[in-house]
Amino acid sequence: MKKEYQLTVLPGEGIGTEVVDAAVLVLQELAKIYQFSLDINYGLIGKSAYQQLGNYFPELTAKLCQNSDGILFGAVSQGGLLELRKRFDFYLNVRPVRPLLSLLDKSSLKAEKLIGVDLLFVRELVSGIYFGAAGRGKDEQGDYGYHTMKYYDWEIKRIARFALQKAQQRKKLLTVAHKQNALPHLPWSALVKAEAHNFPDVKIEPMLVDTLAMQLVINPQHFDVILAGNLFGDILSDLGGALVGSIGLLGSASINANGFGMYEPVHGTAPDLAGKGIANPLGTFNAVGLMLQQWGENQAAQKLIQTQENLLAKGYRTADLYSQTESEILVNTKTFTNLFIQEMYQ
Ligand SMILES: NC(=O)c1ccc[n+]([C@@H]2O[C@H](COP(=O)([O-])OP(=O)(O)OC[C@H]3O[C@@H](n4cnc5c(N)ncnc54)[C@H](O)[C@@H]3O)[C@@H](O)[C@H]2O)c1
Ligand SMILES: CC(C)[C@H](C(=O)O)[C@@H](O)C(=O)O
Ligand SMILES: [Mg+2]
Repeated sequence: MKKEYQLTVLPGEGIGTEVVDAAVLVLQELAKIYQFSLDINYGLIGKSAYQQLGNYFPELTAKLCQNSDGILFGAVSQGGLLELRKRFDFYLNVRPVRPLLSLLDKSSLKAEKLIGVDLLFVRELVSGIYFGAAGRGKDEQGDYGYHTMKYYDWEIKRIARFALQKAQQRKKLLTVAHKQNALPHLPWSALVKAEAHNFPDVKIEPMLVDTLAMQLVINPQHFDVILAGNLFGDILSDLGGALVGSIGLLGSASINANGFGMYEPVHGTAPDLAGKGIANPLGTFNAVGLMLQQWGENQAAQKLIQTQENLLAKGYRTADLYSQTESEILVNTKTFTNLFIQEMYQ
């Protein structure tokens, strides 16, 4: 029987709308090739939602999401995103980082440091300092502001179990980002170890987050799965963008305990590019790939990975990856997307 998926699309703003338009075209083509059908509904979030409905994350949008099999999200500059993540308890955030062979020269690192790099950032997404008690106040020393980083042990343990499972399916190394020298009441490594009894073959490597940032640049080949809290995971995963050559390449999946998820590029609205039609859509294609995997459409997901390798090998580049060499052909988002679709049929 032909499968039908209900998809909620929230383009947001800035280049979010441009890369999501491109990704929907590719997804519709994949649906034809792999014979599944899509019922796509668009919703408002962020600035446009505020302008039209007076709320950054309107209830209408929440209902649309709730009745779907997945959410494809672009980017917003302010408001809406954290509420959306919290509303559906999307606590598991995965951000894979794998340099592509044709783009080894685009990295900030030498190619020999990148061969074989295959990282999976697992980021806690609905707690920590993003959601702790916060505010502004005034006392005898002056005006002040505060955001507090609070984690329940169970919040750390539930993401730890997921990260352990992922590591077990991969190279069996789990690096745990922590900052216990300054934040001793958040014992990430001890809590992860407490969950490790079912994963005896996984090596747990606790690492202070500042050292980890340095080691990711010095020796990225060392790492496999990297577990981090909300704030540290945000910062470290952008570093992943520098490793592969552009933040525009990375996709991200945020999943809840029921397997329901939202899928988005790691980058933001890129105000410097917005409206020019030149953004790299591959991060959003990769987000779609993560959605297809979650839906069990593994052949379609594989097609996305293979097609980008093939197209990049032919020299096609969006501006973020173009270095004016003879072997490269500069194309805008629309042309890149059309070529991508043609390449899927090769
Ligand atoms: N998930 C999200 O919605 C999300 C994520 C990150 C940032 N933001 C928001 O986006 C706004 C801009 O933030 P920023 O500039 O720090 O980060 P950004 O990710 O938007 O851009 C950082 C740099 O990367 C480049 N870049 C990003 N995506 C690209 C793509 N697809 N192709 C080519 N180049 C790309 C941009 O041109 C810019 O130079 C802020 O308001 C921020 O809050 C939103
Ligand atoms: C826009 C911002 C709040 C968001 C985050 O920090 O989670 C973004 O940087 C991300 O990486 O998804
Ligand atoms: Mg970020």
